[in-house]
Amino acid sequence: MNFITEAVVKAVKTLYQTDVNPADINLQETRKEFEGQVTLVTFPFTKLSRKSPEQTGIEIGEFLKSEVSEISAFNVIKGFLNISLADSFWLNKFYTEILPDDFARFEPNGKKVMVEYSSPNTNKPLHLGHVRNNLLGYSVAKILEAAGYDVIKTNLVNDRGIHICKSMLAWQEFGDGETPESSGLKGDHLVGKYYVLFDKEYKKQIDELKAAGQTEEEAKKNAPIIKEAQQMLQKWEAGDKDVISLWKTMNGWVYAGFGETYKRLGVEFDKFYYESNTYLLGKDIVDEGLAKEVFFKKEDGSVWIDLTADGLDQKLLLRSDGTSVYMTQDLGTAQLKYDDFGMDESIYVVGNEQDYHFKVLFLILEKLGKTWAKGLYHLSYGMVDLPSGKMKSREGTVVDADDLISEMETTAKDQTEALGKVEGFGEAEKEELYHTIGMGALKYFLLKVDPKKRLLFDPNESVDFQGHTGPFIQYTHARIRSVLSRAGAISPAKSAAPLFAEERELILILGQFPEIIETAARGYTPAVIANYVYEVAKAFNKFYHERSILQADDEPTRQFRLQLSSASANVIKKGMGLLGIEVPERM
Ligand SMILES: NC(=[NH2+])NCCC[C@H](N)C(=O)O
Repeated sequence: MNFITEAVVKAVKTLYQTDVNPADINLQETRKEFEGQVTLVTFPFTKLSRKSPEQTGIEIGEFLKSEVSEISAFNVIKGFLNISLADSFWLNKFYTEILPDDFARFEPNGKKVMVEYSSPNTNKPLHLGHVRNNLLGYSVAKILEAAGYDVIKTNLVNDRGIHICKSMLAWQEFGDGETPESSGLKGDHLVGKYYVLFDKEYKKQIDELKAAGQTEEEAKKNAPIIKEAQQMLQKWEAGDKDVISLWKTMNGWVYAGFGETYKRLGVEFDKFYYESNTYLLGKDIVDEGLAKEVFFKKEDGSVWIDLTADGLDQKLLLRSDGTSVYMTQDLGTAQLKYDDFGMDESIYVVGNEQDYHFKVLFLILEKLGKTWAKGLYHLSYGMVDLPSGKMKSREGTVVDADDLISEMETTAKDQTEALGKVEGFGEAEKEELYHTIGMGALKYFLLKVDPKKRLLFDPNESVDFQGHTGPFIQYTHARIRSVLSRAGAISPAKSAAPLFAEERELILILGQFPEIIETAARGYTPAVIANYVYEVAKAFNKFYHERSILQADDEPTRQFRLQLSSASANVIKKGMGLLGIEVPERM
């Protein structure tokens, strides 16, 4: 609302002979209970006018009304000057900004950003925590792309280490040659099954050793099966052919399984990093840190950094036996990513149990003098739970991602059928619709809140067609499309019809979309988009219930309402797309 700011500057200059800085002029959206669309807070000007806020508001309002043709009326309530903009303003905004195809389309801003998300370990299937992670990461990537960034979506797969050796060993011992084909299990589930079997056997051996008099700690170290797993890891590191071959086979099963889950979730990646390629990288950084005297060596040869002056502690970077730790690998990977892409910003979507890790990681890189370290950001998120009793996973503890997706499809199906929707759909089309609704419900529910919040996910509530949910918004979109499909061609002619309040409100909200994208991109916050799209859906429904579209009084009005409906559908579709949510054409 630049022109209003300018006019206020002029008003203050004329009325009070004072220059004000445009940045100090506070314009807000008018509160729902008052008439008007834009509100000026007049208190700061009472010092200049030496009049009451009421009087000051009236003086400025009168000046604005006579000066600016787009301002049609004003009122002053408790020192707030509420300004009504003329229909010509709203219509002009609608036809020149909102209706054209390039609305809310940003030019490339020349900035590169990497979003790392998912980053699973290859010893078990994805779970509910990964679901939140994937949805957040994918949505943030889409939002940044929409805001003009060049985005690289990456996945850092932890494909090596003791965890996968555990699955491999258990498979060798108990597997009897079982494969995904022979078992009918998805590859990641098959490998996960052996991870669980390993753990079971390990526990058994620990108990036996404890019964024979060893302490818990001793037993954990001495259990034969864990020793075997460690030997296997050493063989892997030495490049043992058989171990590497089994490792490749089993990781291959896992990737096929993950691939299916990613597809059902609707997420994808531009670049995969594998820890088997990056786990040795950090050692260069260790040398660099020692040379720069940012790190120090202890007597036993281990390498550390002292962060006590920063309120943190001492952090190990290289063990005395020369092996590296998680932090060291992440230092090396951060450097590799930067060398590969030279991005301006790099976002790590990782759960809040790693808050400390990332604080330390970023601080170390800064201390090493990496100029790009200031562009690093940890997008941290909290746990998600399901109401107790809902969907116990087969492994007993965490909710499996594949099961959750299936559960969502079933819930969507049950609720849709109960409402008697989906008439005239073929079987395949129905299945697709249930998937779209189920995933829309899940994604919307997880993305509409602050990621830091711990969340209780309720499948039934998430599908509620009347609630603040994905399906409510999807349904609104389908409703608009159905109106439009019955309307025939929409003319491009511009209407000059007087507007109703609901129409003005809808144009106002639609017009905020570009700003909303920018805000969401700046804060890496899908919730901003989610809540905005809900406002659009509500404003459209209000308009739809108050005004007839297809039966409008005259043709220009009918055309205008169709145009407004079409623009609303486009914004909903694009906004939901930024959350990774599809919107059906009909439902
Ligand atoms: N660059 C990173 N540290 N990314 C996160 C890796 C997460 C790790 N694979 C885990 O499951 O805990």
